[in-house]
Amino acid sequence: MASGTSGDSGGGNPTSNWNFYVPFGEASASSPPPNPPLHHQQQHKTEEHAEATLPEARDTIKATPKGSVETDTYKTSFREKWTTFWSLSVPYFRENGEGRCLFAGLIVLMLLDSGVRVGFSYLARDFWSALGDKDIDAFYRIMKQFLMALLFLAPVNVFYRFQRQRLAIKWRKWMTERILRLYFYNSHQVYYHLERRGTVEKDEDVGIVDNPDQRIAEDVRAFTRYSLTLFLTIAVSLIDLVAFSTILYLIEPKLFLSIIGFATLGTIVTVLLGNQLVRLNFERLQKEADFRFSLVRLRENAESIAFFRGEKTEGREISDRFDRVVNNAYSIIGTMRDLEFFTASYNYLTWILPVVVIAPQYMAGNVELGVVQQAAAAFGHVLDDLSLIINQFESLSEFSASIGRLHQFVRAVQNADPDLDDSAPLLGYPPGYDGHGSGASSVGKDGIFNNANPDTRTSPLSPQESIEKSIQLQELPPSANTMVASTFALAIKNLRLDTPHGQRTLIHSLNLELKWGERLLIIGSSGIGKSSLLRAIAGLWSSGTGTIERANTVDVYFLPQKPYCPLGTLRDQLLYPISTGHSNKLDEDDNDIENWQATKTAVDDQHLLSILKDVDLGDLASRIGQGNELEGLGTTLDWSSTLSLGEQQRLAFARVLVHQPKMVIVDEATSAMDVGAEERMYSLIQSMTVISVGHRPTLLGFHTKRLHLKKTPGKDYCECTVDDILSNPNSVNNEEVNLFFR
Ligand SMILES: Nc1ncnc2c1ncn2[C@@H]1O[C@H](COP(=O)(O)OP(=O)(O)OP(=O)(O)O)[C@@H](O)[C@H]1O
Repeated sequence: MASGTSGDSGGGNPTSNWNFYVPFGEASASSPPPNPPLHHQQQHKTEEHAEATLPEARDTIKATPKGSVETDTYKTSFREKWTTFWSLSVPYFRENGEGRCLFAGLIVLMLLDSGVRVGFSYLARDFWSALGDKDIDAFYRIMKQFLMALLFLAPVNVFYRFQRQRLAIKWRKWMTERILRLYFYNSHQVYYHLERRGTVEKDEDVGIVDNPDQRIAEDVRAFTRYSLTLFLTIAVSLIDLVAFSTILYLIEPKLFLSIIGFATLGTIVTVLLGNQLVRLNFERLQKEADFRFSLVRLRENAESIAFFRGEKTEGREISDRFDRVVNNAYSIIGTMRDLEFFTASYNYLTWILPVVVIAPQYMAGNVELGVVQQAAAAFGHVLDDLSLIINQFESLSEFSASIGRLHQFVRAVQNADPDLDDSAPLLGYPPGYDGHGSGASSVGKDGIFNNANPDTRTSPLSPQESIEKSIQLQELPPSANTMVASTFALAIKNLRLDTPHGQRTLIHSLNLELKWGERLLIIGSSGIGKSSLLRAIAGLWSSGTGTIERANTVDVYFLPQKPYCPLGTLRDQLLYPISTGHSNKLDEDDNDIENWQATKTAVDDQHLLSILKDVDLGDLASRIGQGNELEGLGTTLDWSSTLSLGEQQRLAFARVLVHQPKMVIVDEATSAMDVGAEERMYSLIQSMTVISVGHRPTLLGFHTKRLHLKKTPGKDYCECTVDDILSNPNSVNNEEVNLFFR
C-alpha cells in the first residue's frame, strides 16, 4: 500500500517499521512495531480493504438463473477498463458543483498531508542524528519541534480522511440516484424489460445481467469509495515519488537506481502471478449474490416449500450454491498464497537493502546515523510508490471486477431504454428527459403519447423499421371521457401480438372497440395470450404490429393476477402507488405524481376505513391495531404473508375504490375469492370501464362485451371473436362453459 493511502499518511513499507517516520503514520500507530513487514502492509490493506472491498449484499432480489451463462466482462483490456472508469466517474464531477468543490478541497488537504510527511522525514533525520551524537540539547529541541508539528499534522490528517469519506458518500448518493432514475424512473419501465431479458435470454451486447440489486447497492458503493482511494493513492504516490526520490538521489544516486530496478521486477512478477484474481473476484460477487438469493427465496416461499416438503431439495440447491462460494474462496486464497510467497520475500528484502547500500558510507564516517535513517525511510516511501500494483493487487482486482459489473449493468439499462442509443454517454439522461420522471417518450402534436418499442431496443432495425415492427400505443389525454363523451376508452386496430422477442405470434388481426362505461371480458384457454394482451394494452409488451389507443395511464388502474402488497402500512396498501409518510427524493419533483396526487380528492382515514368495509375487510384495521382502527391503518406488516390470497385480492379492489380510475384492467384478480365475494367486488366497479380476464362463467354477468381467443387449427396464433353479451344474453354455449371450468 502506498504511503499516501495506507491510512493515508503512514508509510506502508517495512523499512518504515524501524525508523522514526512510522509512529506519525495514523495507521501505523496501531500496528506493533516488531511486526514483520508483510503484516504491516496487510494491516493497511485490511483497513483499506474494509472500505474498498465489496461487502455482502443484503436481501438480494434477483440472481442468476440456474445454469445461466457466466459473463466475461472481466476480460476487457486495461484501456477499456480505464475508459469505462472515466465515463462512469466524470459525469458526477461535470454535473455537480458541490462535488467539484469537495474534490478541490480534498486535493488541497492531500497536498498539505504530503508536505507534512516530507517535513517529518527531515525531523526524523535530525532526531536520529542527535541520538547518534548523544546531543541532549538537540534531542529536546527536535522533540519540541515534533510536538508543535503534531498540532498541525493531526487536524490535516483527520480532515483529509473525513473529506474523502464525505465526498465518497455524496458521490455514491448521486450515482445511485442517477442509476435508479435510469432504471425505474422514466416512462419506459426499464427495470421490467431488463428483468425479463436478464432471466429469459442473454442480451447480445451485455450478457446476462445478474443481481441488479447487488450492482446498485454494492457495486456503486465500492466504485465511488474505491475510485477516490485509488485516485488519491496514485496522486500521493506521485508526489511522494518526486519528493522522496529527490531526497534519495541527493543522498546516494546508486540507491535510487537500484530501487527502480527492484520495483519494476516486483511489479512484473506480481502481475504475472496474480492476474487470475480479477476473474476470481468477479465470480465471487456473482456467487455470493446467488447464494444469498437462494436463502431469500427460501424465506419468501417458506410456506409453499413446507407444504411440498421440499426442504431437502432446497437445502441441496442452497448448499450447492454455497459450495460454489467456498470453491471460489479457495481459488482466491490459493492465488493469494502464491502471490504472497513472492510479496512476503520481496518485502523482507526491502528491510535491509537500503541500509546495506548506505552502510559502507556510514562506517567510513562520511554520513551520520540520521542520514542512514532518512535514506531507509525515503527508500521505503519510493518503493511503496513504485510498488503500487504489488501492494494493491488484490484490491485492484476487486475494483476492476466492480467496474466491470457496474459497466455491464449501466449498459444493459441503456440498451433497455428506447430513448438512449449506443452512443449515449454512460449515466447520461435520454435527450429531453429532465431527470424528474417526465419521460422522453415522444408526445405527439395531439397530446397523444407514443410508446417506442422496448422489445426491439437491441434489434438491428433502423428506428423507422422498429416503429413499423412494434405496436403503437397511443394514450388519450387525461380524463378524456369527460371531455369527449363519444371517445372510445379502448380501440385496438389490426393488432398482431408477438412474445417479447418475436419468437411466437399469440394474437393476429384483432380489432376491438370499447366505449366508456362498457365492460369487456376476455376468455380463452390457459396460455393462449389473455394476460399478454393486457400487457400490450398496459404498454409493457410491444412486439408486433398495429395500434392500441386507450385511456391515459392516469385514468387506468391495473389489478394483476398475483396481488402485490408493497412494503409499508395498511394505509400505504390502500394508496399505492401514491407514497405516503416517507419523503422520497426521487419523486420530490415528479410532475406526474404531483399532478396525479393533486387531482385526487383528499383521502382521509375515515374514507379509507369505509372502503375497507366495502370490500369486506371492515375488521382488518381494528384487528391489527388492537381495537384502534386508526392505529391499524398506520401499522406496518409483511402483508403478503399476513393476509390470505383472497384478502389481498380484496385489498387490491379497495385500492381501485380509493383511486377511482376511469378504467380498470382486471387479470383474474378474483380467482382466490368465493363467487359471492367476486360478485360484490365487481358490483363496486360497475360504474367504471372494465377489461377483465377470467375463467369463471359467473363473470359474464358483470360484463357487456366478450372477446374470445380461440386456438386456430393449424396455426400458432389464435382466432379472435368479439361479441356483445347484452344483446346476446344466452350466448354462453356448452363449449364456453367447458372452457370456463377447464
Ligand atoms: N416473457 C415471455 N417470453 C416469451 N413467452 C412468454 C413470456 N411470457 C409469457 N409467454 C408465453 O406466452 C403465452 C401466453 O401467455 P399468457 O400469460 O398471456 O397466457 P394466458 O392466456 O393469460 O394464460 P393463463 O390463463 O394461464 O393465465 C404462454 O405460452 C406463455 O408461455
